[in-house]
Amino acid sequence: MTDETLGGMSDREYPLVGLVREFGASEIHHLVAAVLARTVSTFLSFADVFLIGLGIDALFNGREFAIPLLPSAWVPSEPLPLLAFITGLMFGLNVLTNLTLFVAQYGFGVFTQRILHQIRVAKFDTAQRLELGFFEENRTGNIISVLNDDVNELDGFLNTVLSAAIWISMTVVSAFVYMSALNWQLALLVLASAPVVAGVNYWFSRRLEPLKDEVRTERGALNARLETNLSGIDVIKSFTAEEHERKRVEDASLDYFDARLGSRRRAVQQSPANRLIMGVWLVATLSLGIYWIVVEPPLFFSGTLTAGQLVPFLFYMERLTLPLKNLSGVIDGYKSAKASAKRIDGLTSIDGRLEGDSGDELVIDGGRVEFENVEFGYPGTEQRVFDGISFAAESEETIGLVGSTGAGKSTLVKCLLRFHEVDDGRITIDGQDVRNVSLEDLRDAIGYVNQDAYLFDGTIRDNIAYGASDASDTSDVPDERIEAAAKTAGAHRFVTELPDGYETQVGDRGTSLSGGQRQRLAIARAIVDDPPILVFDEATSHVDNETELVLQEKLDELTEDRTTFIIAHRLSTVRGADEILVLEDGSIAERGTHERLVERDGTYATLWNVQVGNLDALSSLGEATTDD
Ligand SMILES: Nc1ncnc2c1ncn2[C@@H]1O[C@H](COP(=O)(O)OP(=O)(O)OP(=O)(O)O)[C@@H](O)[C@H]1O
Repeated sequence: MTDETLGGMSDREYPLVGLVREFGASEIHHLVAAVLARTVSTFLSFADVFLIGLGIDALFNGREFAIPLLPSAWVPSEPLPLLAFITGLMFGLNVLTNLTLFVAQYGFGVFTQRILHQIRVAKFDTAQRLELGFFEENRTGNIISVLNDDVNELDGFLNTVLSAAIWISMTVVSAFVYMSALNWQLALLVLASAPVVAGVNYWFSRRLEPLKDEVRTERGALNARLETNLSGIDVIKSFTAEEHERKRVEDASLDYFDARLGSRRRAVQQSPANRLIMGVWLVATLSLGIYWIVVEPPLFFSGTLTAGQLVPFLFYMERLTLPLKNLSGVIDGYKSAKASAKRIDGLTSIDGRLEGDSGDELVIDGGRVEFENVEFGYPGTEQRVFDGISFAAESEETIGLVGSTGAGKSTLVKCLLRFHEVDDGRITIDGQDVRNVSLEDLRDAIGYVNQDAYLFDGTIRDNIAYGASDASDTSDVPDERIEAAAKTAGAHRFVTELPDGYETQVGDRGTSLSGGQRQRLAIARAIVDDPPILVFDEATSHVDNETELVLQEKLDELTEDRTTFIIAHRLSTVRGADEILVLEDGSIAERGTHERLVERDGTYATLWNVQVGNLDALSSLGEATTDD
């Protein structure tokens, strides 16, 4: 899967309806109230012209002022009291119309914000439960775009477009009800325009949908480009690549611009087309109506038509053009929201990519880890990282993993953590296949420090306490526990030397700290939970030799009674390991203790000699690692 196809993967036929049904079920009473209020408000807003028409005929043509449900005894017969009565009626209607409008808009607002809040949180939760591979294949900016832009697009739809859609439908229905009450024959004539209007709008809507999908995809790609660039701003500056990056952002922005303009061009054609149709119908009705009043009923029409009927009738027709003008906006908004809903829904419709949370309890009995004939290749790649790798880390043993760049060291521990599922073979902890145990148990049992030593924005204390799986809130973790972990990780001293100590804010991703300081905090975070298995992936690569020596002593103590995997390029880090595995081309090329491997005089011995300064060894290493 590529960035561009992150969205649009929903397997639901109606993703927008699906989302609203899934998340709006508990809020449906707000929607029902809002729809009802909007319906009443729109219907009432049409009554004023009807009253004016009745008033004209009553005052000037001597016809009876009669309204359904209104007792005739209430209606004054004298002109001036009748005028005052009509004015009072219209004022009352106006108040009621605006009151119901307020209820409708407030109801839509509550419904929308509640449903969006639920979608945002639920989809973020879903996204973070997707397997790691998904994040490796999709740019973060694109995923953020789905969780932010696309959710906000729904905001616009639910808040305004949905309300406008109801207003449009009700305007059309109300206009026809009032028009039929005035003259049903003319109303039928107006109704005859419906298939033409529907046909034209269907044509536009079909052409708009793919354009909207494209807009959403391009917006995601643009966001991803912006996010990636700002994350790597130091690299951009160091390579003075600002001009190159400006061009790349410009290209992404141009793609978005083209997509947006293409969809806008189509959308803005729709409104004039609708108005043109209604304009023709209005002129035709006006001509026929005047002929009817002045001469006789034209064509197949019969009966009488008064000016007091024709004027409000034409007024309603004119009002019909207003929703038709807005129809294009509603269809435009609906298509945008549908494109967004597809992308939001697509996050959960990624077959087999959601990490399952079921599984047996993991029972630790010593923490023996065994890889049995493990085969693995990254999805979508030809290359096999492991072709049947087997070894065991006996309980409380320390295993060193070394090998050239790209040999598969990190992948091996990621398979143990089940960031990736193995293709064949199995990995067990104390005899239990990691695929059969609960993910939470598995990951709680393993203290993992990766190469990035990523820290969250917050205090040092919070970052260390983050590793305490038994605490629901970082503030619940006792200070002593945090300090003990920091001491073991060699972090306590530098932390206490900071003006705010453990309360120091580390900045976004820990930017206010050095690489070595970040690594020590990441180690403290991994061990605060006292896990039975430890995995250090280049966890001390940024610490200086002296600090590493100090750290090593503490870590030796720490790793003494737990199974530990240490990945390191600096071989002194794994020197004391019970067994060192040298990975090469997806298999274990050499294994043994440091002393035995040096004695063996193979790849490990060469690497070791190079690191202790024997540059002659470089030539044989070069033969082994230079690309053909
Ligand atoms: N997400 C991924 N998708 C596809 N291939 C990947 C992915 N991650 C790693 N690889 C490939 O898998 C192989 C093993 O990578 P891995 O990161 O495990 O190596 P490593 O031994 O840890 O390297 P290093 O010492 O540089 O960290 C490499 O060829 C790498 O290109």
